[in-house]
Amino acid sequence: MHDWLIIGASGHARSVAAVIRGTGGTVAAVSDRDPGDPAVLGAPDARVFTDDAPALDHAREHGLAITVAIGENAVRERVAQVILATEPLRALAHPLVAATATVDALADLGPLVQVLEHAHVGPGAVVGAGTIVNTAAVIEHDARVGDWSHVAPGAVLLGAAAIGEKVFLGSGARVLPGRMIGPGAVLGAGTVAVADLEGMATYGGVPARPLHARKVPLLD
Ligand SMILES: CC(=O)SCCNC(=O)CCNC(=O)[C@H](O)C(C)(C)COP(=O)(O)OP(=O)(O)OC[C@H]1O[C@@H](n2cnc3c(N)ncnc32)[C@H](O)[C@@H]1OP(=O)(O)O
Repeated sequence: MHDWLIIGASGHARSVAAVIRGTGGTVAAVSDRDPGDPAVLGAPDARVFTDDAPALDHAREHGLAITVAIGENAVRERVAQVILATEPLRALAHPLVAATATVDALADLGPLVQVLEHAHVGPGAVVGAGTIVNTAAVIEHDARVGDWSHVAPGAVLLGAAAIGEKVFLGSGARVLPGRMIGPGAVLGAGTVAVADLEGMATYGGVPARPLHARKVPLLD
């Protein structure tokens, strides 16, 4: 249980704030260029910042745990690198684990990881820095998730599957056991990866095939 600074105040921040409240913690501060009313985060008394630098100073002064609630992988990484590069801040970059999530004692979560409600991370799984394991997502035993990825609600990495850094696994997507997905890949909602897939491309369907998607995945 901690008092937290949330960086970002969009829809994902609402889920993150709910996770914090569910653990008995408090949202003590929020930082966003357009923060809105912190009451929508269930935290009407939170200190509000419109610039991350003073917000991070505030976190350091008050010993607040820090989490970055930005869904877009590349943007989340950019913001978070400042935290991880500064030793006193890095110490505050705790993983955030929902009260209803299960994270096995033999799993390894990097700094700034978020594991949302009803998600599961199994034994031997490794989840890299800043990754979002969203609501009811499953990272099975011995699976590996690269830094700054996003495993969307209900997506599943089966046993010993692996995804590279900044991968987006859309809602309900599945990666079959032992399969590997390259960095920067986007798997659309409901996609099933039955074979290894190269990075920096968008896939959809069952089995997964490249899509002619408008959005080009961004690695940085
Ligand atoms: C808490 C939260 O809400 S977290 C948010 C979680 N969000 C998600 O899971 C959303 C995942 N996003 C998707 O599935 C998107 O459709 C993407 C990223 C795969 C593609 O998005 P866009 O680049 O906008 O592609 P667009 O909608 O133009 O579709 C391109 C083509 O791919 C097809 N397509 C789009 N999504 C999928 C999909 N999931 N599976 C199969 N085909 C798809 C479209 O039908 C279209 O086909 P066409 O060229 O034959 O007409």
